[in-house]
Amino acid sequence: MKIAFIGGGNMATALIAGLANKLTAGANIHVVDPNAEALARLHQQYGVSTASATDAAAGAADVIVLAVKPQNMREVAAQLLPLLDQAKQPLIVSIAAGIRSVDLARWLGGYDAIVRCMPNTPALIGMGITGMAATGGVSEAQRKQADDILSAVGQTVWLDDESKIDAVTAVSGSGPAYVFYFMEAMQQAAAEMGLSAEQGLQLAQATFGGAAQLAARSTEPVQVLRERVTSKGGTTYAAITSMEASGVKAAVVAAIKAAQARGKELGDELGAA
Ligand SMILES: NC(=O)C1=CN([C@@H]2O[C@H](COP(=O)(O)OP(=O)(O)OC[C@H]3O[C@@H](n4cnc5c(N)ncnc54)[C@H](O)[C@@H]3O)[C@@H](O)[C@H]2O)C=CC1
Ligand SMILES: O=C(O)[C@@H]1CCC=N1
Repeated sequence: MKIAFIGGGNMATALIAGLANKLTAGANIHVVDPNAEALARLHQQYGVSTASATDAAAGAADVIVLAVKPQNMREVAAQLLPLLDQAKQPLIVSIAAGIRSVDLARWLGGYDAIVRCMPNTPALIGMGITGMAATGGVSEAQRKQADDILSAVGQTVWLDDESKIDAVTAVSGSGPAYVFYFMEAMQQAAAEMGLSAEQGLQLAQATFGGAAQLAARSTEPVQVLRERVTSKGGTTYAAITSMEASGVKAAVVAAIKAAQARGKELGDELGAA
């Protein structure tokens, strides 16, 4: 399978790292990006071919992954349209937050073999999770191609309704940032209580990793796992009571809904163009 990436930034790098030499040889991956440094790094690390602007090799790939910022998607579609191999009907995979397939299809002259995805950065180490939705023009074989690509870097979740991608974006697309934010807070508290930065980081990392694995391997709800740590009148009880008094859970729910709203807003703003 030949895969082209338009955009070779953070997320494309995470996907290429997971894919190259596993699902397909690095030589079967073509990356387009105006940033020469990013291209040189990707070529050196994974043996991918590169181009500074969208070219015929990109347009004739089996799968074309659009991995530019949402604000650049329209311009990228315009650059791609004359180079798209219409006889071959490549599958377009978009990972841009907010951008709806219907708008992308319009920018691509009515082309509708599009899978809209929302991966996350743990794809870099094969531990990503991606929400996916297909348009009507996607064949079963192409659905499988998209699933194979994203499954190479973690789990996939197919959605029956594309609009749910904004919720996936808010929960797991942006989610790694929430985890890192919480780890920063744990590290800050550790430092303020006299532990070294390294110790704080080690404690936070091992706690997140251990708790996440415990939850993944348990059949019990996470609430029960939390209650099992929380002895009445004990230390965890003091911490959770403090968090509840500060409205931490409500604030997290509101924050995730703000991310979802921003995804919708991006779709409205950029799709209107
Ligand atoms: N970073 C993340 O955690 C996630 C990002 N996304 C989505 O992935 C997309 C890319 O995000 P990042 O990789 O974080 O951004 P980034 O800024 O690291 O990468 C974007 C790349 O696109 C390149 N580019 C700009 N215009 C171009 C053009 N006309 N042709 C080819 N390349 C062009 C830039 O030089 C840059 O290297 C966004 O749409 C974002 O919503 C999706 C899931 C997670
Ligand atoms: O923050 C963003 O807009 C992108 C989408 C999900 C993660 N990063």
